Amino acid sequence: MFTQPVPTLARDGDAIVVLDQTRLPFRTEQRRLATLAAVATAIHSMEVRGAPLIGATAAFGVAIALIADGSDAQLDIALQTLAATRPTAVNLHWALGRMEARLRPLPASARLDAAWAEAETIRAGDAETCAAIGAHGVALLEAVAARRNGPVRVMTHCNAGWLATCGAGTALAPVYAAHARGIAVHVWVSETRPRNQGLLTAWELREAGVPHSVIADNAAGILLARGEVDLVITGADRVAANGDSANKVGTYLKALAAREHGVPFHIAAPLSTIDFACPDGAAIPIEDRGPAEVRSVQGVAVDGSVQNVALVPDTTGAANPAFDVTPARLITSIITERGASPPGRLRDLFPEAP
Ligand SMILES: CSC[C@@H](O)[C@@H](O)C(=O)COP(=O)(O)O
Repeated sequence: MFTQPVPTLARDGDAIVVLDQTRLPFRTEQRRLATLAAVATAIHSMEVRGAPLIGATAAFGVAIALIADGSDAQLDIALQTLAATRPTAVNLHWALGRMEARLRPLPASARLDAAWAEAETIRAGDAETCAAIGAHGVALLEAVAARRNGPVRVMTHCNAGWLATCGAGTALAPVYAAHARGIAVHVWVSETRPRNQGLLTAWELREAGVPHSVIADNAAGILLARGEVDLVITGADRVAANGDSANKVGTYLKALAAREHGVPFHIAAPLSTIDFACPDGAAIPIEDRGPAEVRSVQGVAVDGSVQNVALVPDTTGAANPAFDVTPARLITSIITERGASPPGRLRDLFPEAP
């Protein structure tokens, strides 16, 4: 099983310790979160980010909230507060739904212990899920390695690596599995403006010794056109019943260019990201994070401090849809913990899912 170099989420007594991802890749700083408000703020501000990690962290947030008391009113406050933090990643609602189903039938006095236990089950389960996605997805890279000399050239977008989960990641799990098997891999990492989560991916890959190149988001098309990409793998934040998949904004453009140039485009996502109640991509809520993130960029100044630098005056108009939807017709397969499936056949893999 993949061991995270720094745990993204761990219990620490009556609190949790998380990696502050707003400081990465410049600083590796952990934060201790001991109140419901602190957990909710960490998710909303993206100190904790990535769909599976958001879900597991929210589950622990419910437990922390119940330290005060295990009443119905307190449980309702916890569920409502956490559900309001981010709209697109359905893992958040999946995890909160699991917590409510486990806790609501219990007497108030029994809820706290059960909440810690259920949150830990969700955290550990996510690590196992990532491992299974890696084990299934690595076959795609092995197939490429068998037919060409040189490294398998994977393109990804945003960060769907270990930082986004409690395990090896989703889109990067097959990459790590291939690397562990001695398959040469090179990853094209798009920077993913405005929040630059691609730089988190580059940081992860560098730490793991996986060769990679950061590219400007706009460079993906020329690399696909030149035949320099064997396959694209991204994560997802919500997959609709028909296979339409919401992921970080910019994913859709890669899928379009991949289709134009005959390059397979795969989504790696666990059941906790699949929303069978959502018929298609048009029903997926898309987070709008406001203009400030587009008007600035974060980096390290010459004095070594991490700083936000304005790119335009704060009166310049800007728009910031944080996700887009890739239609199922552009997706070659969705790699899940139960194997890879054409996007329209997901139900066959999870017949029991609600
Ligand atoms: C494994 S999470 C899905 C990712 O591919 C990606 O969209 C993502 O990291 C989520 O975005 P974020 O806004 O950083 O929480």
